[in-house]
Amino acid sequence: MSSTEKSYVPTHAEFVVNFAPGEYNSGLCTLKDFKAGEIMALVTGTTKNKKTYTSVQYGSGPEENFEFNSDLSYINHSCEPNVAVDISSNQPKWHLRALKNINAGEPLSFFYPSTEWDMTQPFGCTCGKPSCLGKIQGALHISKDDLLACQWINPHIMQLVNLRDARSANGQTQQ
Ligand SMILES: C[S@@+](CC[C@H](N)C(=O)[O-])C[C@H]1O[C@@H](n2cnc3c(N)ncnc32)[C@H](O)[C@@H]1O
Repeated sequence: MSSTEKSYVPTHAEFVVNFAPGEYNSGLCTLKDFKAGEIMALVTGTTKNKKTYTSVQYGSGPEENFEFNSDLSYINHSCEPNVAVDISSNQPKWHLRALKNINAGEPLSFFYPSTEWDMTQPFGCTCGKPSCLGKIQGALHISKDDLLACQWINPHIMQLVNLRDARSANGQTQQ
Protein backbone atom coordinates (compact mmCIF):
# COMPACT_ATOMS: atom_id res chain seq x y z
CA MET A 1 0.00 0.00 0.00
CA SER A 2 1.29 3.45 -0.84
CA SER A 3 0.41 5.31 2.36
CA THR A 4 2.73 5.42 5.35
CA GLU A 5 1.92 6.78 8.78
CA LYS A 6 3.90 9.99 8.06
CA SER A 7 2.21 10.80 4.76
CA TYR A 8 -1.21 9.55 5.78
CA VAL A 9 -4.25 11.47 4.56
CA PRO A 10 -7.55 9.74 5.43
CA THR A 11 -9.83 8.94 2.53
CA HIS A 12 -13.02 8.58 4.63
CA ALA A 13 -14.05 11.00 7.40
CA GLU A 14 -15.71 8.16 9.37
CA PHE A 15 -12.71 5.83 9.38
CA VAL A 16 -9.03 5.93 10.32
CA VAL A 17 -6.09 3.65 9.64
CA ASN A 18 -4.40 2.37 12.78
CA PHE A 19 -0.79 1.91 11.71
CA ALA A 20 1.08 -0.81 13.58
CA PRO A 21 4.75 -1.79 13.33
CA GLY A 22 5.61 -4.73 11.13
CA GLU A 23 4.25 -5.94 7.83
CA TYR A 24 0.46 -6.29 7.42
CA ASN A 25 -0.31 -5.42 11.05
CA SER A 26 -2.24 -2.22 10.38
CA GLY A 27 -6.02 -2.01 10.17
CA LEU A 28 -8.99 0.28 9.71
CA CYS A 29 -11.12 1.52 12.65
CA THR A 30 -14.36 3.43 12.71
CA LEU A 31 -14.63 6.89 14.24
CA LYS A 32 -18.42 6.73 14.48
CA ASP A 33 -21.10 4.29 15.63
CA PHE A 34 -23.05 2.26 13.10
CA LYS A 35 -26.25 0.29 13.61
CA ALA A 36 -26.58 -3.27 12.30
CA GLY A 37 -27.74 -3.15 8.69
CA GLU A 38 -26.59 0.43 8.12
CA ILE A 39 -24.71 1.28 4.93
CA MET A 40 -21.32 2.53 6.13
CA ALA A 41 -19.80 3.65 2.82
CA LEU A 42 -20.28 3.28 -0.90
CA VAL A 43 -17.38 1.64 -2.68
CA THR A 44 -16.24 4.23 -5.21
CA GLY A 45 -13.00 5.12 -6.96
CA THR A 46 -12.06 1.51 -7.65
CA THR A 47 -9.94 0.34 -10.57
CA LYS A 48 -9.77 -3.07 -12.17
CA ASN A 49 -6.53 -4.89 -11.39
CA LYS A 50 -4.91 -8.28 -11.41
CA LYS A 51 -5.33 -10.33 -8.24
CA THR A 52 -3.21 -8.93 -5.40
CA TYR A 53 -3.32 -9.18 -1.60
CA THR A 54 -5.38 -5.96 -1.52
CA SER A 55 -7.67 -6.65 -4.48
CA VAL A 56 -11.31 -7.64 -4.18
CA GLN A 57 -12.90 -10.19 -6.52
CA TYR A 58 -16.20 -8.94 -7.91
CA GLY A 59 -17.15 -11.72 -10.34
CA SER A 60 -16.67 -15.42 -10.90
CA GLY A 61 -13.74 -14.95 -13.32
CA PRO A 62 -10.25 -14.97 -11.79
CA GLU A 63 -9.45 -11.73 -13.66
CA GLU A 64 -12.44 -9.87 -12.17
CA ASN A 65 -10.72 -7.96 -9.37
CA PHE A 66 -10.69 -4.35 -8.27
CA GLU A 67 -8.58 -2.25 -5.93
CA PHE A 68 -10.31 -0.02 -3.38
CA ASN A 69 -7.66 2.70 -3.90
CA SER A 70 -8.55 4.00 -0.45
CA ASP A 71 -8.29 3.33 3.27
CA LEU A 72 -10.80 0.51 2.76
CA SER A 73 -7.76 -1.57 1.67
CA TYR A 74 -6.78 -1.66 5.35
CA ILE A 75 -9.87 -3.59 6.45
CA ASN A 76 -8.60 -6.86 7.88
CA HIS A 77 -10.26 -10.26 7.69
CA SER A 78 -12.18 -11.78 10.59
CA CYS A 79 -13.95 -15.13 10.76
CA GLU A 80 -16.69 -13.28 12.71
CA PRO A 81 -16.66 -9.92 10.90
CA ASN A 82 -18.59 -6.76 11.64
CA VAL A 83 -18.74 -5.55 8.03
CA ALA A 84 -20.11 -6.98 4.77
CA VAL A 85 -18.47 -5.91 1.51
CA ASP A 86 -21.62 -6.17 -0.61
CA ILE A 87 -20.86 -6.23 -4.33
CA SER A 88 -23.99 -8.17 -5.27
CA SER A 89 -25.50 -5.29 -7.28
CA ASN A 90 -24.11 -3.18 -10.08
CA GLN A 91 -21.01 -1.11 -9.30
CA PRO A 92 -22.68 2.16 -8.22
CA LYS A 93 -24.42 0.20 -5.46
CA TRP A 94 -21.34 -1.60 -4.11
CA HIS A 95 -21.15 -0.81 -0.42
CA LEU A 96 -19.93 -1.64 3.06
CA ARG A 97 -22.72 -2.62 5.45
CA ALA A 98 -22.62 -3.09 9.21
CA LEU A 99 -23.34 -6.72 10.13
CA LYS A 100 -23.82 -5.77 13.78
CA ASN A 101 -23.88 -2.64 15.90
CA ILE A 102 -20.37 -1.18 15.72
CA ASN A 103 -19.05 1.39 18.18
CA ALA A 104 -16.61 4.21 17.44
CA GLY A 105 -13.06 2.98 17.99
CA GLU A 106 -13.73 -0.61 16.90
CA PRO A 107 -11.60 -2.23 14.20
CA LEU A 108 -13.47 -3.06 11.01
CA SER A 109 -13.26 -6.50 9.46
CA PHE A 110 -14.89 -8.47 6.69
CA PHE A 111 -14.81 -12.14 5.79
CA TYR A 112 -12.31 -12.27 2.91
CA PRO A 113 -13.74 -15.48 1.39
CA SER A 114 -17.04 -13.59 0.98
CA THR A 115 -15.39 -12.01 -2.06
CA GLU A 116 -12.28 -14.13 -2.74
CA TRP A 117 -12.30 -17.55 -4.38
CA ASP A 118 -8.60 -18.49 -4.35
CA MET A 119 -6.36 -15.92 -2.72
CA THR A 120 -2.93 -14.96 -3.98
CA GLN A 121 -1.55 -14.47 -0.45
CA PRO A 122 -3.04 -16.92 2.09
CA PHE A 123 -2.37 -16.22 5.76
CA GLY A 124 -2.87 -17.71 9.21
CA CYS A 125 -5.81 -15.86 10.72
CA THR A 126 -5.24 -14.13 14.05
CA CYS A 127 -8.85 -13.00 14.58
CA GLY A 128 -9.04 -15.19 17.69
CA LYS A 129 -12.80 -15.77 17.30
CA PRO A 130 -14.37 -19.07 18.42
CA SER A 131 -15.25 -19.96 14.82
CA CYS A 132 -11.80 -19.06 13.43
CA LEU A 133 -11.05 -21.12 10.33
CA GLY A 134 -7.25 -20.89 10.76
CA LYS A 135 -5.68 -20.60 7.32
CA ILE A 136 -7.51 -18.12 5.08
CA GLN A 137 -6.99 -18.82 1.39
CA GLY A 138 -10.38 -18.17 -0.21
CA ALA A 139 -13.79 -19.81 -0.47
CA LEU A 140 -12.46 -22.57 -2.75
CA HIS A 141 -10.96 -24.13 0.38
CA ILE A 142 -14.07 -23.85 2.59
CA SER A 143 -17.08 -26.18 2.71
CA LYS A 144 -20.47 -24.92 1.59
CA ASP A 145 -21.83 -25.52 5.11
CA ASP A 146 -19.13 -23.34 6.65
CA LEU A 147 -19.82 -20.61 4.09
CA LEU A 148 -23.57 -20.79 4.65
CA ALA A 149 -22.93 -20.25 8.36
CA CYS A 150 -21.46 -16.84 7.51
CA GLN A 151 -23.69 -13.79 7.60
CA TRP A 152 -22.72 -12.51 4.18
CA ILE A 153 -21.25 -14.26 1.14
CA ASN A 154 -21.46 -12.55 -2.26
CA PRO A 155 -23.45 -14.31 -5.01
CA HIS A 156 -20.44 -14.86 -7.32
CA ILE A 157 -18.80 -16.90 -4.55
CA MET A 158 -21.91 -19.03 -3.93
CA GLN A 159 -22.10 -19.61 -7.68
CA LEU A 160 -18.51 -20.90 -7.69
CA VAL A 161 -19.17 -23.05 -4.60
CA ASN A 162 -22.20 -24.66 -6.25
CA LEU A 163 -20.18 -25.34 -9.40
CA ARG A 164 -17.30 -26.82 -7.37
CA ASP A 165 -19.61 -29.10 -5.42
CA ALA A 166 -21.56 -30.20 -8.50
CA ARG A 167 -18.28 -31.06 -10.26
CA SER A 168 -17.03 -32.92 -7.25
CA ALA A 169 -20.32 -34.89 -7.04
CA ASN A 170 -19.80 -35.82 -10.71
CA GLY A 171 -16.26 -36.96 -9.97
CA GLN A 172 -14.68 -34.04 -11.84
CA THR A 173 -11.65 -32.23 -10.47
CA GLN A 174 -11.69 -28.54 -9.59
CA GLN A 175 -10.12 -26.17 -12.12
C1 LIG B 1 -5.70 -6.08 2.44
S1 LIG B 1 -4.43 -6.27 3.62
C2 LIG B 1 -5.17 -5.63 5.09
C3 LIG B 1 -4.28 -4.58 5.74
C4 LIG B 1 -3.03 -5.13 6.31
N1 LIG B 1 -3.27 -5.62 7.68
C5 LIG B 1 -1.90 -4.10 6.33
O1 LIG B 1 -1.37 -3.75 7.39
O2 LIG B 1 -1.51 -3.66 5.24
C6 LIG B 1 -4.53 -8.01 3.80
C7 LIG B 1 -3.39 -8.61 4.57
O3 LIG B 1 -3.50 -8.26 5.97
C8 LIG B 1 -3.19 -9.40 6.76
N2 LIG B 1 -4.40 -9.82 7.50
C9 LIG B 1 -5.67 -9.38 7.30
N3 LIG B 1 -6.52 -9.96 8.15
C10 LIG B 1 -5.79 -10.78 8.92
C11 LIG B 1 -6.11 -11.69 9.97
N4 LIG B 1 -7.35 -11.84 10.43
N5 LIG B 1 -5.09 -12.41 10.52
C12 LIG B 1 -3.83 -12.26 10.08
N6 LIG B 1 -3.46 -11.41 9.10
C13 LIG B 1 -4.43 -10.69 8.51
C14 LIG B 1 -2.72 -10.50 5.82
O4 LIG B 1 -1.31 -10.41 5.69
C15 LIG B 1 -3.40 -10.13 4.53
O5 LIG B 1 -2.71 -10.61 3.38
